[in-house]
Amino acid sequence: MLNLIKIRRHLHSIPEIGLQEHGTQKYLLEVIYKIIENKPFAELKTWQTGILVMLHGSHATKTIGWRTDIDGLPVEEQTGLPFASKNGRMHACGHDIHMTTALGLLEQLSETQPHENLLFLFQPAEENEAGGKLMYDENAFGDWKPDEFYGLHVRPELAVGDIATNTHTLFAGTCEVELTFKGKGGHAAFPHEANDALVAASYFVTQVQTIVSRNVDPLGSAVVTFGKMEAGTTNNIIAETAFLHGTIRTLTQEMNTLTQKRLTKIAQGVAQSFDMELDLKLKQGGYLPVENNPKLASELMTFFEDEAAVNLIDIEPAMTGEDFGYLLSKIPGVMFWLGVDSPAPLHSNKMTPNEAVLDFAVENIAKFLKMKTKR
Ligand SMILES: CC(=O)N[C@@H](CCC[C@H](N)C(=O)O)C(=O)O
Repeated sequence: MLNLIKIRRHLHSIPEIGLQEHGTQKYLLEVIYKIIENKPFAELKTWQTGILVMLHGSHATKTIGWRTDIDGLPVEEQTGLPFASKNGRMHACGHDIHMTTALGLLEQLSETQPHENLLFLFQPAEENEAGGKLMYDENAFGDWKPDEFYGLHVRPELAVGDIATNTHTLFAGTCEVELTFKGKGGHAAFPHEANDALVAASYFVTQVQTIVSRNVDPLGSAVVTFGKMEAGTTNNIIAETAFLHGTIRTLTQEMNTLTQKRLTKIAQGVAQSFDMELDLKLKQGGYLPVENNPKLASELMTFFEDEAAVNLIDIEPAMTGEDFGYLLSKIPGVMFWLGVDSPAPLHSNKMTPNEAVLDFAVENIAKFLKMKTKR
């Protein structure tokens, strides 16, 4: 039997950024090869830092997919745990728990040959480069493309034992925004001879707030957040450039498109009114809204509702993003939240999931996947 806690702690200590997960891939491969050795129905292939493991079914009529993401975040860990990461990266989004759960499921589900095909996807770059979209668009699945796809995400505020999802939209679609205003630097005492990019960026940040208050249907929802602004060098020099980095989040793609259009118009308008150059990049990539398939989600919810150990919650959508949204736009499936009872939230440098979730997740999700693959 795998020692799940030992595996999780090792994965936790070696986080890597999307598409650079070489050490993570090497370790995952070591564990996976041990699980599938002497199992002629198991086959493995890699795509960049991703891994696909197929358990070929004995009487396969379809392929069920289970997806985990494997990348970490550029966060300096502050948990003080003995196995904390020391490399300036952190599994602050719980992908160490996701990967360990997938390994536990692979171990259980490969004990005997399934009836249907069962594909395990260890996907890189969920946080930055939409690895799911890259893999799909580059045909990494080949003839292993699932007919149904399932996956989970940890949720700190929910307790171990909670599984939460719904039959419609679970996560928002996101769009990353990078924007630079370029004016003319100069002496603080001679503003009329310069063109202050910091002032233009400030007007932009204020005006862009009107998208949510004046363009978005009050019964719909959108978020426009700028988490980073960089301008100028010191108090008595007028800033030549101002850089802003932000994110748009919406529950429908139509709203995302509308928000992107309005943001572009406002940025162009501010640049024109201040006589500045504008460099605007909008990157949505694979971060489409995560739309659960109603029929499959209803089946999964009924299944977990009947499991005594599971507290099934029918939950509202959240404004978090996930590139699983792209895969679910191509293949019907379901994503759900898994409660991990962490005092600190997702992306925090103190995110500390309760490891008791590993046994709970493997035991209960294995039952679901066994039902789906008809043993
Ligand atoms: C679950 C989670 O936290 N996902 C990330 C996804 C990143 C999306 C993209 N890089 C962006 O910032 O728009 C999130 O931030 O929600």
